[in-house]
Amino acid sequence: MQKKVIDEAKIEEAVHMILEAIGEDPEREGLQNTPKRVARMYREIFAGMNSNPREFLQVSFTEFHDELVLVKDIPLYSMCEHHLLPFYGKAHVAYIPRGGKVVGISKLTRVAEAYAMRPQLQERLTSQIADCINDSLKPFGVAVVIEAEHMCMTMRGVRKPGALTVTSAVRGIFETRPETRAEVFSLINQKI
Ligand SMILES: Nc1nc2c(ncn2[C@@H]2O[C@H](COP(=O)(O)OP(=O)(O)OP(=O)(O)O)[C@@H](O)[C@H]2O)c(=O)[nH]1
Ligand SMILES: [Zn+2]
Repeated sequence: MQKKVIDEAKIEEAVHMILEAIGEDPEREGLQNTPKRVARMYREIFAGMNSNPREFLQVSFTEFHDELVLVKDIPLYSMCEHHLLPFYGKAHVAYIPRGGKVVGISKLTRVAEAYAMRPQLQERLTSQIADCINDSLKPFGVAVVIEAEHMCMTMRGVRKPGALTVTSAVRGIFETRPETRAEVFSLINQKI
């Protein structure tokens, strides 16, 4: 995969212009380093631009567990691509391994994070995680649920703090067998 270079100098220039455009003085003491800081911050929060999440799933081990694996309540931060404001919440990632192809559970959270650290839509983020696991591991099924609050609906626009958007993407047996889907959704909702 070709690396996409994050051009910090360009971000600095753009932030300087935004500060001017809102009527601020970018040279005043408190703002002098702001363009640099924002550029560094964007490099950090958009680190997913430079990752290939499929690579995290290359390392699998053979463990004959062909039943549900669910990692739930994974904290997730992303940036809404419409407003470049954060949306954040929890992801729940489940799969049923096939043929003993099992991955380290941390890899599932790495996949979710890599897709989250890009300008995103919650629906696309949810499907990308599901498709990545489905294509790489060819499991019996994958289910991904994300619940998130969007700052663009909280601090501006409709101003509805607390509104949670829930998205799901199911593949394989979770799509074809309602009982299996119901089981995973109930485990996700269950407070342990
Ligand atoms: N489906 C979806 N919509 C999103 C997501 N993040 C933000 N949005 C919505 O994207 C829409 C953009 O709508 P526009 O009318 O172009 O922008 P806007 O005038 O700023 O919209 P308002 O937020 O309603 O003020 C808004 O309804 C947002 O709530 C997301 O992850 N998925
Ligand atoms: Zn938004």
